[in-house]
Amino acid sequence: MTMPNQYILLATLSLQEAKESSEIENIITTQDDLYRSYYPTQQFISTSAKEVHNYAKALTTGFDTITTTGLLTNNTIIDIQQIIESNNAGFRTQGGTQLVDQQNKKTVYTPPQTGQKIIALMSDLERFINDDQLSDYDDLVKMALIHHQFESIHPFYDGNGRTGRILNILYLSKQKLLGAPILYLSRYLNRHKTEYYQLLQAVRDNKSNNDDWQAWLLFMLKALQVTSQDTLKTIKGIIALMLNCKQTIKAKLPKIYSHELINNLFTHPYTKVEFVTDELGIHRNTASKYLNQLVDIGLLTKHKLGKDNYYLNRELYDLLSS
Ligand SMILES: Nc1ncnc2c1ncn2[C@@H]1O[C@H](COP(=O)(O)OP(=O)(O)OP(=O)(O)O)[C@@H](O)[C@H]1O
Repeated sequence: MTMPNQYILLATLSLQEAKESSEIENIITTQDDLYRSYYPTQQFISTSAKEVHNYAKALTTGFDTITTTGLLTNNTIIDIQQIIESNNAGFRTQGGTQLVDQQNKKTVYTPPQTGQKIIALMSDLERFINDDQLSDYDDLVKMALIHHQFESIHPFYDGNGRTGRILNILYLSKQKLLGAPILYLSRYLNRHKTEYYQLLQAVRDNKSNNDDWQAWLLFMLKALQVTSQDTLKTIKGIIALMLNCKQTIKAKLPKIYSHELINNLFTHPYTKVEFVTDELGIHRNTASKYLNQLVDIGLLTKHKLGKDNYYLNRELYDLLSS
C-alpha cells in the first residue's frame, strides 16, 4: 500500500515468482534473459524465458478473473494451465500419468487415472475452495490442503506443479488476505525442493499416521512466514531505491524528471528506448537522449545485445536477484 505505483511490484515480483516456480520444473532462465524479454510484443530471448513469461501471464489472468468474480473455479484453473502450457488439452482423459523419481526413475505415485474420477475429485476441490462453510480451518491451512490435494489429483497431463503453485496465491487473494498478488512461495519451495517433494509424498505414505499432515502444514506455514518477511524487505528496498533515484534525477537532470520516467525505470529492470517512447509518449530520439543522460549520471548502465541497446537499473536488478 505504501508503493506509489503497485504495478511495479506486479511486474517485477510476478516475474521472479514465474522464474522460481519454473525452475522447480527444471525450466531455467537467467535474470538477464527474463528481463530482456517482453510479453506484450512477444519478444523472447529464449524458449525458457517465453515459458516463464507465460507463467506470469497465467498468474495475472487468474488474478483478474478472481478479482472480477470472487470465485476460483475449475474453468479458471483450466485457463491458467492452458496459458502456461500453450495447449488446450484440459483435464486428463487418458490414463498413464505417473510421478517418477528423477534420480532412480521409479514411480513414486500414480494419481487418479480416469477422466471421470478426475472430474469428480476436481469438483469436490472446487467446492472446498469456494464454499467457506465447508471447513473452519484457517485460510492459510486451507491453502496448504488445497495445494496438496491439487497435486495429488494431478488433473493435467503437464503443468500441474506450476498451476498448483499459482493456485496458492490466487486462493490467498480470493480470501482477501492479500490486496495484490505479490506473496510468492516458489523461491522458498525451490530452495527446499527435496523437502517439498518428500512431504507431499509422506502424507500419502502416512508411515507415522497424522504427523505427516502436520509436517506438511508446518512446512507451508513456514514458507508463508519466511516469504512474507522477505517480500516486505524487498518492497522496502524498492521504495528506498525509487526515492533515491527520484532525488538524483531531480538534482542532476531536473528537466527530464517525471513520475512516468521513474515508473518506467522500476517496471523494467532492463529498459529500452521503445519502452520509454511508449510509456512516456515521447519521440524516440528524446527517449534515447534521456536514457543516455541517465547512464552519464550513473543511474543506468548500457548493454548491447544484437541490434538492441538495453539500459540496466543495476541496483533494482541486484535487489530482485538477492
Ligand atoms: N509425491 C508427490 N505427490 C503429489 N505431488 C507431487 C509429488 N511430488 C511432486 N509433486 C508435485 O508435482 C509437481 C511436478 O509434477 P510433474 O513432474 O508431473 O510435472 P508437470 O505436471 O508437467 O508440472 P510442471 O510442468 O509444472 O512441472 C511438483 O512441482 C510438485 O508440486
